[in-house]
Amino acid sequence: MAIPRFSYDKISALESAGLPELGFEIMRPYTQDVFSDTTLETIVQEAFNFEIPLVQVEAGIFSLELFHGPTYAFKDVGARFLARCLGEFAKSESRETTILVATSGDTGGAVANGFFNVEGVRVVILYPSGKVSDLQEKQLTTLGGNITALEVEGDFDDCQGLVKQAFLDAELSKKLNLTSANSINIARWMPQSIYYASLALQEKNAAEALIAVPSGNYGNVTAGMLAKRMGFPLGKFLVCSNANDVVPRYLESCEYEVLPTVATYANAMDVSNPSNFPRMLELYDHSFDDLIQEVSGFTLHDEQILETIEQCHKETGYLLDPHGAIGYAGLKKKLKIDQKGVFLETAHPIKFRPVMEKALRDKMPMPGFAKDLMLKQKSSIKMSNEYADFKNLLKQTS
Ligand SMILES: Cc1ncc(COP(=O)(O)O)c(C=O)c1O
Ligand SMILES: N[C@@H](CCOP(=O)(O)O)C(=O)O
Repeated sequence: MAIPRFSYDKISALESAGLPELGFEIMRPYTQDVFSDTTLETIVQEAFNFEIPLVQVEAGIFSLELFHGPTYAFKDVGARFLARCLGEFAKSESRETTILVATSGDTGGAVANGFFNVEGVRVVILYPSGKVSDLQEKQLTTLGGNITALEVEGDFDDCQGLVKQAFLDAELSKKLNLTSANSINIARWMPQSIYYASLALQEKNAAEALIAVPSGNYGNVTAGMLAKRMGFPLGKFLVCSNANDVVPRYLESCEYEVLPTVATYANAMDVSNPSNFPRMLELYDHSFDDLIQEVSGFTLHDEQILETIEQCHKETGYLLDPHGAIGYAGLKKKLKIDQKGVFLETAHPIKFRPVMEKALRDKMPMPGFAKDLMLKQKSSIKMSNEYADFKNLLKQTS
């Protein structure tokens, strides 16, 4: 289907819409063949029941705070929408659905939370052992019930590779009713365009602003590109990466060279071959020239992540998480005089407490929710990064 385009009048009429109403209008063109308006209304009311405020950090720089959902990261938006869609489908399915999801930190927690106890759905989360934060790990591994966590000897790209291979495996697909909760599933990815629409409505000059998006698997920024294609007035995108900077390098050179994944302080962005790179090219009709008119790149390494967190906190009082810090630093470097900038603050800093304490050279108090979570018992199954092991485990546990 073609991307629906909202008129200026339609967008103006949404000016005072809350997140659920905005979600309804944006998702309706894509879902109207499968859900009645009443069903979609219930889904968006339940899914988008938290705020996404735009907060001023300093003169000309704003933070779109995406961490006010139940798992304290932006992944709640898509995961909660998808969970309710699949919950609807499961009502008329005779077979159990198995969701496979690879995570570098935040998708897994959001999906576990969104799908916990959803009837007819089993979730299998693959995460790289030792490469997610303690709090992220607890979010993935402590629910039990219909959620299973596989702790993989490898990196996120290994996890994502295993999941993709399973989808191509005819025997497994026949045996298990497989689906994905990563951004390759458009019902997980598309709702992420809602907060970009919300940004366009909250900030009058969003069309001229530079929008800095901390990026790893590139679902986030491509959802922004989708919102822009739907007609929402949004400025140019700055894709902000840690040392795993395959896309910023591509934007400089037109060469896509995948290098081994490097572990960084912004661990959720430790992705060396992002799933959404082809989607990004497709959204610009595979024209490199068109792409670089609208999108530029920025890379920040670990030491500068720490410096940015410390400096921003000292100068403005605002606490950046290690991912948001890369977006903020990108704006500081790339904003033109008098240009506004918005960075996406993609997770709550407490999810990365050891990094924050290193940066701030001080203890960070733990909010109650984090204390409670850290007391819970982890339960995971250790696994190699070999496909045969993964397949066996899936068959055994189904
Ligand atoms: C906190 C945080 N920031 C940024 C990203 C990168 O987002 P994306 O993978 O959509 O590019 C992630 C990964 O989901 C994340 O968890
Ligand atoms: N950074 C992500 C990686 C998976 O991205 P997705 O958008 O494809 O789910 C994470 O936190 O797991």
